[in-house]
Amino acid sequence: MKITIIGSGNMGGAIAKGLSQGSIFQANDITCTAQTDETLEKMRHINEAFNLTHDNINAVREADIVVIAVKPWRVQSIIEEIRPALQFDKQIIVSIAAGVTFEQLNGFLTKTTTSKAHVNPVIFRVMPNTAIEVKSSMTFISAYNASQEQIDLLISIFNELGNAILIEERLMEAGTALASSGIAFALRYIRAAIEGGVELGFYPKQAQEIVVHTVKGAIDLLLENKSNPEAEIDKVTTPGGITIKGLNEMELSGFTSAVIRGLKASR
Ligand SMILES: NC(=O)C1=CN([C@@H]2O[C@H](COP(=O)(O)OP(=O)(O)OC[C@H]3O[C@@H](n4cnc5c(N)ncnc54)[C@H](O)[C@@H]3O)[C@@H](O)[C@H]2O)C=CC1
Ligand SMILES: O=C(O)[C@@H]1CCC=N1
Repeated sequence: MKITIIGSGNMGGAIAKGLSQGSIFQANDITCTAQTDETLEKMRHINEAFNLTHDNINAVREADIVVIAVKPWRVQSIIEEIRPALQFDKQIIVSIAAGVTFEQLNGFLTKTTTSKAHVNPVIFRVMPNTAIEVKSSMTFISAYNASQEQIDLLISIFNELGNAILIEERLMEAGTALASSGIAFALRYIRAAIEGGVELGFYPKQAQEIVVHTVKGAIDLLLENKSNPEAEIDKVTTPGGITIKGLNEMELSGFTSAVIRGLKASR
């Protein structure tokens, strides 16, 4: 099976890297395109066996799966460029562009009345986060006009790059806020805690190590115990103790509502 990734930036490059280390594709099954020589060179350093090109049209000809990984405002022009070479009866089109809907994608793909007009394209929206670089992405997948076999294939591909779940398109914006933007929110908590740790007397490097391992411990507890965060918090908060004082002070400063407001603003 062959896959072509149009746009080898942060996400496209990370997807190619992760897939080349997985079990479904060999590096030479993966074609990556980019605008600049520097980006192609970066990809060559990741794996010499990648097929690398500036030519988007030729890159999609032999592909079973075409991943569009350019910025959202470039999606339409990329689709218009590659459309003459696409074969809707054989290929799966994947867009990772945030906020670009199936309706828009289908419109861009089927705009002209060519011989393919009678075949509906199989389209997936896939929403990873930057942890895809280390194969630890929370990834959402929505399907349009796809068979169960194609859905299973996409889930297995992105499960190799972390944790993938199928959702209805109506939840895609919420999922993007919660996980794709959400990784930035989690990192901002970590940064804030490091700054607090420095104020409490640790050197920044030490503070970072402490906070990262503390957050990892919290995640391990939730994953291993399959518990609710509040149940784990209850184990920490000694009545009249110091933890509840800290939590209540954070809430007085709007911690929970700041997180919820941020998530809602990110949709
Ligand atoms: N960065 C993130 O955390 C996430 C991004 N996304 C989506 O992923 C998409 C890509 O985002 P990033 O990787 O962050 O952007 P990026 O800017 O790092 O990557 C885009 C790449 O596309 C290349 N490109 C532009 N025009 C091209 C063309 N005509 N032909 C070939 N390559 C071309 C650019 O040179 C660049 O390398 C966006 O649509 C974004 O909404 C989705 C989830 C998370
Ligand atoms: O900020 C953004 O628009 C993109 C989509 C999700 C993460 N980054």
